[in-house]
Amino acid sequence: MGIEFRGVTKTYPNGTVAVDDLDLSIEDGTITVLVGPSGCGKTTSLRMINRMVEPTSGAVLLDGRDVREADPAVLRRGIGYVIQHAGLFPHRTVLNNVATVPLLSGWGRRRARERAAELLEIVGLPGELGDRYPAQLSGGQQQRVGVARALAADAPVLLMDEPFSAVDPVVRQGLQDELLRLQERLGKTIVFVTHDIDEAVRLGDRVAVLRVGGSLAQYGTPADVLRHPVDDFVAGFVGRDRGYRGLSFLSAEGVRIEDVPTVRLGGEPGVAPGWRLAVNDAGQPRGWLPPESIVDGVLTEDDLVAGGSLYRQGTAIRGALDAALSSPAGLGVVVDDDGRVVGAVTAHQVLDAIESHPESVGSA
Ligand SMILES: Nc1ncnc2c1ncn2[C@@H]1O[C@H](COP(=O)(O)OP(=O)(O)OP(=O)(O)O)[C@@H](O)[C@H]1O
Repeated sequence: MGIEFRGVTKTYPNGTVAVDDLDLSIEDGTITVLVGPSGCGKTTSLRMINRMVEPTSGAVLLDGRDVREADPAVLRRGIGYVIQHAGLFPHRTVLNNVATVPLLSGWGRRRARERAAELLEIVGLPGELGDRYPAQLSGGQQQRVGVARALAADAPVLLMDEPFSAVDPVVRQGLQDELLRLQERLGKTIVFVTHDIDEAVRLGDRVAVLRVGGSLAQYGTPADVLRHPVDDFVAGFVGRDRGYRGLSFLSAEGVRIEDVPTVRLGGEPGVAPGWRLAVNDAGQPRGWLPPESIVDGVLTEDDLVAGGSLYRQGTAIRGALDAALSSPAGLGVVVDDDGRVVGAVTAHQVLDAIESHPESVGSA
């Protein structure tokens, strides 16, 4: 279900222009991220979709129809909404929190609870958490419940307002992965608000950068916005390391993968002048054996130096560069989908490949 902002302006009664003449076309089945500094009108824009805020002028169309034609309560029941801190009802169990919308939509109690249990599983929460109260869950678990609740109505549209900003970076990345995985399966129209450009480029099929005063600075794919910022504001907002971020969208196809000398854990490695990669019986990397190491007996993990990050073949070139730069041997380990060693790349090889596509990386 597509969403369209047509010349939408919102002026609050105190005179603040939160959104200024916004034209934006959000495609059906995609994740569109509204990103920008604090106060640029992201939340206001989002809330005009489900009529929690009414535009001063212009119109918001949902599936081609002006949202003002719909009864607000009915409209909101058909649009999932997730906010920061999950916004759960503290005195209802997790299961009942998720079952709320189906119950409101007239489902029977039993069916609503069954659906809720299924949704907890979909967002990766163990079923036994269903009987707990929100305060008895971690921040990340609460956010997952918030997502499950928003999915409960099976609405085609999901609005998410900074849903992951209250959790630490590691949990946040897990939640982002989970959302992308869910979206592959669900194909909803998701509008996602964040002030974090990394989150925006990670999640968005399209990214809309807003500036304070509520006007649209740029709208495009993440790669577009990183590689070709339209002006100094966008360039400043996406940051000085945007060239590096842009590598997330460049394929590593052109990078030559070299053979890497390996030794097997549990084997007798002998002595060699260069770094060797230790692998287990499945051929997966376990660490590096430094040059000239003398191993007493068979090779164990205690003899090894921990390796850098791994580069999975076929993914973006940024991972290949990370792997090469973080490797103690200066060799980025390339693995296949099963985590088995395919070979190695050096940072030089990766940079050579990048230089043959300078336009893809953008000017620094
Ligand atoms: N109810 C209101 N009355 C008056 N001004 C408001 C109201 N709600 C928001 N504003 C103002 O409108 C502007 C846009 O606010 P909005 O919350 O949409 O921005 P935002 O980009 O989501 O910000 P943040 O990232 O800080 O949440 C801000 O200047 C804000 O102070």
